Amino acid sequence: MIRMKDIVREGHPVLRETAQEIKMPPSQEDIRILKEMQQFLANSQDPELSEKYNLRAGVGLAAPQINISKRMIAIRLEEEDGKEYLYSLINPKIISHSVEKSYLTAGEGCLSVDRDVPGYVPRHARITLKGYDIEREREVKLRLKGMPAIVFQHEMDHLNGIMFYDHINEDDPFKAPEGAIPIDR
Ligand SMILES: CC(C)(C)[C@H](NC(=O)Nc1cc(F)cc(F)c1)C(=O)N(CC(=O)NO)CC1CCCC1
Ligand SMILES: [Zn+2]
Repeated sequence: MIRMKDIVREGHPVLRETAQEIKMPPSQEDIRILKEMQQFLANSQDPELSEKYNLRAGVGLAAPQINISKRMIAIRLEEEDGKEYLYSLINPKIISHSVEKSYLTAGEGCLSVDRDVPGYVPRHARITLKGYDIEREREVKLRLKGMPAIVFQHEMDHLNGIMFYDHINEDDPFKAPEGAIPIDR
């Protein structure tokens, strides 16, 4: 089972690497790892298990965060309207995105960052992404906006060695990008 101690923290070089594409079909080992990442998110959102193992409630995890420099991400997010986003993707790729930006008004954090970094993180407001989903055993094509779009972009950044605070405006962290859509979560 993945514990917090298995999650590498900022400063570890793997978080600044570009993760490797996985040759398809994925190996049983890669599938096992990605399932374990998804299970970590489930455990971290379970009141008992998160308490027992002291897990931060995670909604997304990228393989480099467990020191595996491969292009795999797990997402587990339930929206207020009850819509669930449960995806375990191999070689995810953003194939198009809006010009418009959006950002979380509360800012972002990261399972690999043990400190608060205040400021707005501008991201694409809408994205279309594709990837091989091991939950559905097929390639999926997702059109996302709002909080789900933010989570997927945060995880995709980890595959390219980008941390959320790389996007924060240094001169004025709380300067909203022109015409950007604020998202309150
Ligand atoms: C860093 C942490 C605070 C644990 C963050 N959790 C989170 O945002 N939980 C959450 C979000 C909701 F919208 C509603 C709710 F009930 C709980 C998270 O998992 N990540 C994932 C991560 O670090 N991946 O590498 C950071 C988020 C910041 C924006 C997107 C993902
Ligand atoms: Zn993160």
